Amino acid sequence: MGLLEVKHVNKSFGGLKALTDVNLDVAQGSVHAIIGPNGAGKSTLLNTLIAKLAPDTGSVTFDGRPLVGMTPHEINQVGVSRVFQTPEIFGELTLLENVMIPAFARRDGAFGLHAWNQVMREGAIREKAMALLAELKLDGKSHVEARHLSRGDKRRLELAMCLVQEPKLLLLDEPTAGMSRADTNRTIDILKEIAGRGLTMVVIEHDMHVVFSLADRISVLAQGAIIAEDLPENIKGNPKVQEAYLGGAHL
Ligand SMILES: Nc1ncnc2c1ncn2[C@@H]1O[C@H](COP(=O)(O)OP(=O)(O)OP(=O)(O)O)[C@@H](O)[C@H]1O
Repeated sequence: MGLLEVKHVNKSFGGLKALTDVNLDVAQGSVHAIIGPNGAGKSTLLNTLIAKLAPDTGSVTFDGRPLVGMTPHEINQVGVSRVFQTPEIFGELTLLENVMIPAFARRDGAFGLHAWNQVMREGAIREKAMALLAELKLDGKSHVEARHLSRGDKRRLELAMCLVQEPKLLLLDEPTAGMSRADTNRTIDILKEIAGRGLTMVVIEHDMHVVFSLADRISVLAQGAIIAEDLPENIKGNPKVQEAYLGGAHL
């Protein structure tokens, strides 16, 4: 049984069928990429995984628990973290503070601003946050306000904010979107290292260099349906995928 299982999910917006009988089985410890052309339904599928959207029919199960009906906060508490396309960080706070907040929220179940002074006195959480910043090569900037970071650094900060919660599943929505090639390659290396330690990941990504560098398995969505699910080397040569995804061009 997969850590994350999507079974027969359907979702329509008015007359438009955005997802048709979607199935996904994400094995523990794997990196599973979801690819597909614009409008294929990738974001819709991701949103059903984090309960931002309720499927019309079908089920989403994580670690044996149904996710449909949970609040996004509850989903986070059971071990699912996600990195957004647009980094959601606190620009006026330092990097260290940004990483300490989710660590505190994870441990105590919630975070209120009244608890701020308490957060900063938490030695263990501070150490953990610093260790993660070091891992993401951001420790030299731990006392810089997050708004001053480059786009690539902001995305890595957000990754640190997810990882500090020690999730069982990390959802990455175009983790390298808008990055330079050098930044993209640094991010790939970091994600590879994290994946190498056994963290399960679901990655939605347009950049094929990123997909083929990271993924253990790939599911291809086209017009709301999964048209292929296979090892990366088999996806590359799949004529159905080439046809749907790139209009017949080679991946
Ligand atoms: N809230 C919504 N209301 C109506 N239609 C929607 C809504 N969200 C998505 N859609 C439609 O559902 C289809 C799938 O969209 P979705 O954003 O999931 O695709 P995508 O694969 O993520 O595309 P992209 O790669 O461009 O982000 C599209 O036709 C889109 O216009």
